[in-house]
Amino acid sequence: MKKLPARILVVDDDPDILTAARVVLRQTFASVETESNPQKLNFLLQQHHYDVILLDMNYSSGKTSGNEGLAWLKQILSINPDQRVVMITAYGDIKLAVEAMKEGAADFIVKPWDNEKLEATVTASYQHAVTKKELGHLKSRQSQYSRIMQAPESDLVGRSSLMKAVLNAAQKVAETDANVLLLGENGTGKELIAKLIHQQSKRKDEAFIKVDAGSLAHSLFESELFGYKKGAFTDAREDRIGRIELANGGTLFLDEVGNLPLPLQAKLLSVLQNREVIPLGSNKPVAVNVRLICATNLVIHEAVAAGQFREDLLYRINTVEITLPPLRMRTDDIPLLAQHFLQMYTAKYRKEKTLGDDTIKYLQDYAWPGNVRELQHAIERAVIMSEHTVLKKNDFLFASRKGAPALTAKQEPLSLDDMERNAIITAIQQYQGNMSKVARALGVGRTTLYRKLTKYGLEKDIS
Ligand SMILES: Nc1ncnc2c1ncn2[C@@H]1O[C@H](COP(=O)(O)OP(=O)(O)OP(=O)(O)O)[C@@H](O)[C@H]1O
Repeated sequence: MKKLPARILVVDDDPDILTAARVVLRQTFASVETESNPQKLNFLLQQHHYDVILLDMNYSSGKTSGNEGLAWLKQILSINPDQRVVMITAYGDIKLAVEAMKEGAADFIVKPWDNEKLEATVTASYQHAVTKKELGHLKSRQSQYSRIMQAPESDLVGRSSLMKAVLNAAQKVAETDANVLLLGENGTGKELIAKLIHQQSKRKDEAFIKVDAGSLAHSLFESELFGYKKGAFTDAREDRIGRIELANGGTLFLDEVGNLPLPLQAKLLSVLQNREVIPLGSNKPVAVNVRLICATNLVIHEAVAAGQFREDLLYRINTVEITLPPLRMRTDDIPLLAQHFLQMYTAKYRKEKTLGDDTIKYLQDYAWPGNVRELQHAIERAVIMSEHTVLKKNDFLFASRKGAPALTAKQEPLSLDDMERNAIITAIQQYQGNMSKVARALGVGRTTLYRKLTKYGLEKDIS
């Protein structure tokens, strides 16, 4: 078995304990050092970084008050407040162990120990230290990102009255801790608004953690969200912290919440009600304090009426609802957005390009079923592919797609085949031609989907 890359220090004045600990821990950890004299702790901590320190509570023989152990613990934590320290305590000293935990010890182990328990306790402490370090990196990346987001309002473009109303609502709700539900079609900017709310909230220096309920396999969802304990299932080789816990103190952004299967909706509801998570394979609840922002492209109230989404969960997550309008309803934002993306991609690809007035007008006339994301991709593609300096109508993919007119739903009266064809067209537009997503949404395999595309003469429309 590969050893964990951890450096462990064991401090105890009993040489037999040191030998026993060394033998057991060396099977799991790359480096195990022992020290019988706690007076040397100061020196050792200045020289090295230890992932976990095992510290005996009693030193001068005969004394069992544990005070020496507590004093050494305080000293260690004054040198490094993040140091993981596991106390070694004698049988019957549980009260003392609890006192040590209150002082900041990570855990304790009772002498005489069970070898497996010793290994598991130190491993858990080590994993916790690693996760905390990762979270630290994440937070620092996050705050760098926040700084970029704070920079000139460059990232979020929109001056239409509809977008102003959205920004106004986002700003107001950001100051509170209310749960927010963002509604709107794909690509309308829900994630961008979620980040903006986090960015402007008092949690801005904490983590913003995204979970995509739409793309995560259902079997993985629970372990990702709630975390797990080593051994909770076959692949759980070590403890892992879940995303809800990772977002502790910050914001959890749950995208495509409408796609959560009902059993997971019940679990999420219980997390929100109790403000705690129970990792898989554990029975110890962990208290969490997260601000929840959810998003969905479903008409969620219809999903509730159809019994696909729990009403009680909806009332927990939608303290404030903000609806992002589709791009076709705010065409006055299109020139700004188009220029914004043009600037972004001409800089990225080092090309000189401009947009003619008639081209902008042309972009405003298109319905943009994929909303801002589709506009962004269209501009990127035009910047890369166009041979002209001034981008023209025919530099835009949708304009040259022979399929555009064909991808129109038939109007009533409808035959069963018409309805099936319309359902396929709606899904293709909703998922912007991503055939895997289209097939999943329609509940058919890709082969069946392609057969139906041929049947309805739609295959030529898919690029
Ligand atoms: N107002 C805006 N200004 C600038 N860029 C925007 C704006 N709205 C959306 N975008 C860009 O469009 C793309 C899609 O936005 P975003 O991911 O926030 O949409 P979404 O509604 O969350 O989409 P989905 O429902 O598919 O997850 C992103 O690249 C985003 O940066």
